[in-house]
Parts: sequence; C-alpha cells; structure tokens
Amino acid sequence: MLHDITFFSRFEQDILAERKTITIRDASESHFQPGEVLRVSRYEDGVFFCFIEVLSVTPVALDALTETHARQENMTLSELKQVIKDIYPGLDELFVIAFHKCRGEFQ
Ligand SMILES: CC(=O)Nc1ccn([C@H]2C[C@H](O)[C@@H](CO)O2)c(=O)n1
Repeated sequence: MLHDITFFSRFEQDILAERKTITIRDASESHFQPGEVLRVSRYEDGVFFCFIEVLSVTPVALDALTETHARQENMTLSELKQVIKDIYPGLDELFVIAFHKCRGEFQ
C-alpha cells in the first residue's frame, strides 16, 4: 500500500532536481519505513509531483542538526533551523527522513 507525504510547494523544484534529499518531521510522520515508497504532493493544493523511496528515519534533536543536514535540505544551517522553528515551534524531538526520488515505474 502506498502512503502519502506532503511538502510545502516551495520545496517542489528542489525535490524534483534531487537537491533536497531529506526532510525533518515531527513524531506524527516518523512511522515511515526504509524501502517504503511514498506518493508526494504539495501541501497547499494537494497536487501530486513525484514518488520518493524512504532510505532511513533517524531521531535528531534540534540542537544536533549539522551543516550536513542543511546541505541535504539545500539550505544553510541557520535557514534550516528557522524553517523548523517556524513549522514546529518549541519542538525538540525531530526525525530525519532520508529519501531518494523514484525513477522508472514510479516516475
Ligand atoms: C504539514 C507539514 O508539516 N509539512 C511539511 C513539514 C516540513 N517540510 C519541510 C520543510 C523543510 O525542508 C523540512 C524540515 O522540516 O521539511 C515540508 O515541506 N512540509
């Protein structure tokens, strides 16, 4: 069974170009399993734009985010921390979902 994930539309082009290869979410989206294929759509209007395969789901604290995470998000570290604080105010328990964009039959 295919599960769904949404991204803010401002991240669509980075995902399609494979510049963004992780997303950092709260516990409500930490249940995805490595190998699982997710149907990706835009949060604002629900428009589908690709499939991704989950590579790993790893807990991380806000203070433990590094330049590597930021690079994988195609952001600076300060931009990434600000984005997370805006989306998840006051939350420290986060999860890094690493993924790659699917090709072939899931394109
Ligand atoms: C509904 C919801 O929470 N949607 C989200 C949450 C996060 N993101 C992006 C923003 C950053 O690139 C990372 C880190 O949170 O994930 C998102 O696109 N949509």
